[in-house]
Amino acid sequence: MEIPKHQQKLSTEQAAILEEVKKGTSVFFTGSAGTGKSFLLRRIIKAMKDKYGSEAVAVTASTGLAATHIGGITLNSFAGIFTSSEVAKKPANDFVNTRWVQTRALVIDEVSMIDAPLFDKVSTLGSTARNRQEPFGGIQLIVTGDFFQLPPVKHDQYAFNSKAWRKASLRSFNLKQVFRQRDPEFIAMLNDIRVGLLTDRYIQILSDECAAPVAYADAIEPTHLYPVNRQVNAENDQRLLRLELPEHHFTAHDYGSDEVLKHLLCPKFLRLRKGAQVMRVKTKTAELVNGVVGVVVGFQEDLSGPDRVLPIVEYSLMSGRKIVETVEWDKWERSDGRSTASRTQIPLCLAWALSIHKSQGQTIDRVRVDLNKIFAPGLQGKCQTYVALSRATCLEQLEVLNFTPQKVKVNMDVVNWTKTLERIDI
Ligand SMILES: Nc1ncnc2c1ncn2[C@@H]1O[C@H](COP(=O)(O)OP(=O)(O)OP(=O)(O)O)[C@@H](O)[C@H]1O
Repeated sequence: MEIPKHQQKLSTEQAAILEEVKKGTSVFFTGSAGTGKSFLLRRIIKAMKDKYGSEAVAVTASTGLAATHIGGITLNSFAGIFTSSEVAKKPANDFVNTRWVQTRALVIDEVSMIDAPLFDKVSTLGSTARNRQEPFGGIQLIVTGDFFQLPPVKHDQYAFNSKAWRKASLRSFNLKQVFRQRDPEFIAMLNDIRVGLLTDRYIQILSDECAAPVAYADAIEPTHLYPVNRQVNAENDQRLLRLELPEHHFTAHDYGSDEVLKHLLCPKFLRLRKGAQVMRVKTKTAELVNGVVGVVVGFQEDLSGPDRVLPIVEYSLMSGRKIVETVEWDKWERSDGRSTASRTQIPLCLAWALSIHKSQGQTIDRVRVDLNKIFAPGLQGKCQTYVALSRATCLEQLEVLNFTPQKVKVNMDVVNWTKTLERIDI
């Protein structure tokens, strides 16, 4: 039986970082995919809230999706930056200002996607609001992410190149122990691909051994990871239509601005049929976590609900255990500092396919990665191969399509900066 996540122990290196944070040190901790950055971050957030009180701990991430994984908001929203062109030097309104003053610890997750101008801008706003010269107005910073994963959306101006980063003197830690994968050969291959190293053996694994479809005994197919959203939507729509069974529609009850809600993985309109492959998009219990994949096995009458039925889903956990759940309506609340918005919806999305972008941060049990369009215009192609491959837990559960050695690329800015990074390896 799988140990529930909240009962799993921190490793020695994770525990050492937690202790440092508890002392009040500003830290940056990194590590390759699956080293437990998010796992540790959740424990740090809890410890910080116990220490300072919930109101004094600002939990933020670079993107709305990353923020939903840790129950936070985007860094922009926290800082009160509402348009990309905004050059404000002081907080937008009293609410944002008060929040800056109340905050004692600021958590920033998935920092690789934050660009240097934004990092500087937020720091300046913090200094102004708190009337202190130090970066971010002297707040304790807890920053995490992996710069070898997705870069800033707009351009390659990484946060580590910002003035605020240099001045903040973050104590840097590098997590080494990988938890997501167990096979030492797979771990070594991922660690090398992360920094752009490709051997003949890796090429053989990715182009030959992983070219075969993943074998499985139950009804849960590998989730297909694509670089382009259009590919994802097309596959999910086609697969749903192929199920020649009645369709049920679930329309979200939204309150507030669409802009605030657009990052939720949970769709505004959800179409389901019996047999649909779905992903739970909100954690409910230690086992029914955000990201667990299952199949709709039926619908239960619910005369009191707006759609008069509720989906019944059978999930297959990594331990091999199956859980059947009648999925009930759930609610998300989001605030961008100016307004609050909420969505009430069935916490599921179709999951035959997912974008590589949305898969960042997830562990996916069975994966089929299609690298065909990773360099499509507008995509941050260089690190997509690493992000996609590192979602898998083992080579046996990974199928790779369209691999060529040219698909492994790395940003030299990150390689060079990493060499200069003074960090404590525990
Ligand atoms: N100390 C631990 N004990 C047991 N399992 C752990 C531990 N730390 C992390 N894990 C597990 O390892 C997996 C990967 O962890 P997590 O998602 O936190 O890694 P990550 O570094 O944030 O990865 P990514 O960079 O891909 O987002 C998760 O299933 C998590 O529960």
